[in-house]
Amino acid sequence: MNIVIWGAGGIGCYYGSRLINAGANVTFVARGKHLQALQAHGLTVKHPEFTFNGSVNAVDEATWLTQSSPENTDLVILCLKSTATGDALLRAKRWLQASQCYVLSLQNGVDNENQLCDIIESHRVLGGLAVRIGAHITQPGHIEATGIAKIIFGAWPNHSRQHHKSYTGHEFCQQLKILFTQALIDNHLNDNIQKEIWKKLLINAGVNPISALTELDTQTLTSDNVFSATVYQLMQETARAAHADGVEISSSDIDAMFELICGFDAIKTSMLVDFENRKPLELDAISGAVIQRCRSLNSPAYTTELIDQLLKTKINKCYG
Ligand SMILES: NC(=O)C1=CN([C@@H]2O[C@H](COP(=O)(O)OP(=O)(O)OC[C@H]3O[C@@H](n4cnc5c(N)ncnc54)[C@H](OP(=O)(O)O)[C@@H]3O)[C@@H](O)[C@H]2O)C=CC1
Ligand SMILES: CC(C)(CO)C(=O)C(=O)O
Repeated sequence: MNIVIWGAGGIGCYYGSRLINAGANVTFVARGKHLQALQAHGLTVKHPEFTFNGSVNAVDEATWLTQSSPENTDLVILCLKSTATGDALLRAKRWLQASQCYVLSLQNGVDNENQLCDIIESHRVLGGLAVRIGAHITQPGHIEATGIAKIIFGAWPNHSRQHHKSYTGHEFCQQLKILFTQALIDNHLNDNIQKEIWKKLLINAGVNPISALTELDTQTLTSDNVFSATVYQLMQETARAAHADGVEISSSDIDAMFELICGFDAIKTSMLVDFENRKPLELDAISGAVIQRCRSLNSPAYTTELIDQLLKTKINKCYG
């Protein structure tokens, strides 16, 4: 299978290297010093149960979009930060429309797949999640990853044919499941991926902004009475927001996700890592998605709005 990893950072390089080991032909789209290192010295990935060290095919985005043939690509895996999705899709629109490839997002946030559906046929859009993984670039060309590193994925609901499954997407997902399994990627093909993505947002909206604000890891947050009650409230607001997308999250779903995050190891969230690295935070994709939808339902998400505002104030103070 010919696969493009679009945004070869922590997530993209970890899963991309696993796919190379299973025989896939992988192209990494990267930039800056990391791209230079990939081209000059190859990719090194370290995970407690997996190591990769070898040369890889790495290009910049302009080279990918101008010099590769859209017809020869089977799958693009979108691993950019959600903050980058909108502009990136505009740059790649012509290439994506000339291709018949499937596009799988492994990003956090609930709007990436909808943005993809604005550009390509929805049956080519696959929803996905990188779960129980922490993966980061430690130096150009080097990735460190931890966790079970599971992928949950599935065909995106095809709203234009509401009562039919998008069969081509489903068939491709079956092939992908075989490849993920060969690549020793723990995976789950899910029939209701939109709900799974919302359930992950419960966790991300529950802990990411408050961890970036307090600079505390997930375990410290959830073992503090006040912070954990706030996390639970943020999750309840996220479940309310899901209703605006026609996704129903029950109180037992909320409790299950809350228990899950309470049982996590002490994880430094990706938003805290981005804050420390002075990178753009996925705040609009995470808290913003909740705030907007709750406002549209005339039921404001006051706690999410407060944490979002406090964090934006902190960023302005720290970085101007
Ligand atoms: N990291 C993790 O452990 C987890 C991450 N996720 C989610 O997965 C997604 C990816 O996260 P992560 O891997 O951490 O992100 P990274 O920032 O590590 O990776 C994205 C990479 O894409 C590069 N990039 C951005 N724009 C372009 C471009 N135009 N052309 C080429 N390369 C580009 C970035 O370069 P540059 O650095 O120069 O911007 C960066 O190297 C996010 O939505 C995140 O929330 C989910 C679960 C866990
Ligand atoms: C690891 C986890 C679940 C913590 O919120 C995450 O997705 C992130 O850091 O973005």
